[in-house]
Amino acid sequence: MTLALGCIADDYTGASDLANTLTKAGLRTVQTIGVPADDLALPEVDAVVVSLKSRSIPAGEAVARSREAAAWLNARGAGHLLFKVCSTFDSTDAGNIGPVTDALREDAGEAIALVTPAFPETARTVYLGHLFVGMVPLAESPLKDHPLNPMRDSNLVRVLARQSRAGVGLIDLATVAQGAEAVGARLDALAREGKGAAIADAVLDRDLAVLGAAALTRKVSTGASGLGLGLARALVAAGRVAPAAATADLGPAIGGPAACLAGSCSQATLGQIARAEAAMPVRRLDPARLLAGEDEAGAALAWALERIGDGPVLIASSAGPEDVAAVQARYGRDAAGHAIEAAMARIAEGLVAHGVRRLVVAGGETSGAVVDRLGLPAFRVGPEIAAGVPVLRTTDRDMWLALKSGNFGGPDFFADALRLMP
Ligand SMILES: Nc1ncnc2c1ncn2[C@@H]1O[C@H](COP(=O)(O)OP(=O)(O)OP(=O)(O)O)[C@@H](O)[C@H]1O
Ligand SMILES: O=C(O)[C@@H](O)C(=O)CO
Repeated sequence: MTLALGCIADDYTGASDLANTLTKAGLRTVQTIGVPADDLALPEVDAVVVSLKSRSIPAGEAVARSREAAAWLNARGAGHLLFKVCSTFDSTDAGNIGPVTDALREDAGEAIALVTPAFPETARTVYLGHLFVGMVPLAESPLKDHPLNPMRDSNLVRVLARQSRAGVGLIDLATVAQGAEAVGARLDALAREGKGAAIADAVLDRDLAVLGAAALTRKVSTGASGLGLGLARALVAAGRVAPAAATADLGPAIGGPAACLAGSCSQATLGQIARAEAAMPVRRLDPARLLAGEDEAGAALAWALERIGDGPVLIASSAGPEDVAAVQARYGRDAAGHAIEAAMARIAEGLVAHGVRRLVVAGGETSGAVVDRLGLPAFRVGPEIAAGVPVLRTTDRDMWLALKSGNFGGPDFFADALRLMP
């Protein structure tokens, strides 16, 4: 297999978002969980998205895992490496977007990497280096209250500079409007100034096509699905990939019981859980009881098992910013997050042991914990449920999954997802 594009995603929902975008753009794509074992049978594809759970781990570990993924992708001839980060640039001053970008760029022998989280389809745009989420700057969006990495600075040149070894420059929209050559020239100029990364503005899909073409002339870039779209279009335009049908036949219906798990505390997910109450039984996990050592996971699993014979159920730990802050103040941010993720993983394991083969998970870290516990090696990409969220089918067994990024999906996401998982 010779890959046109190798991708390393810093979380599992982000990986399925990117795999969805690449598939829609005509690249035959598979999403793997972690760096694949050498004996993992993969279909013939144009792109592999290696999913890591490296967004919120210490920078040194994120660098090491990303390098391992890069080595695997390079060994399969990847023409370009895309480091997929969140479209809301989720990270802290300790990393990991800067350290991983620096490491992949240096390993590839490149002086500078183009970086943009713009993804206009989901209303993430970058102008003069400032990231907008919908109509508001990042720091005024709900991301300011993210449980693990509150985003309180909208200026990504500053944000990335605080976590990078080399300096960070800007490729402004006026330059992007002049086309890929102008962007390339700006990258060269910034590299001569000693910058190691450049945040690129993008407001419309046509800007992404320009950035994709410019990025493809180098070996490494960093961005969200929007840059993935630009790279995919550039690969097709250059004749390096013959576009495939956007939807492949993923096999027969699976049926049986279905369940949804939500650990994301994003505003979108909170709304979707509220809407799901009308469509299915919903059980709220009590983080305080769980963190106090009570068997909340066991109780929630027993609750679910009593009901899944009658239709789908939803178990959610998700809570609003004030409740999250209270739990974190008492138990610590990471300890609370990990304990809740572990509870979700345990519930998922119990559900699957009792026959659930259709599973929807909301939240990147939560999805990572669940998928790891289930030991799923790779997914093929099915139809799109909502922008950035495809249906996935495991390659090694009959199971449907949807891994939803916290902020993605329409109000009825959970019901929408289950409808596409026959
Ligand atoms: N009630 C709660 N109180 C405190 N922390 C919580 C609570 N519920 C969930 N969490 C934790 O918050 C974190 C949510 O992160 P997760 O990545 O799953 O969602 P997200 O960030 O909204 O999604 P994405 O990364 O896809 O945007 C997890 O670590 C989860 O365990
Ligand atoms: O880019 C995004 O917003 C998503 O794919 C994601 O990574 C959320 O975790």
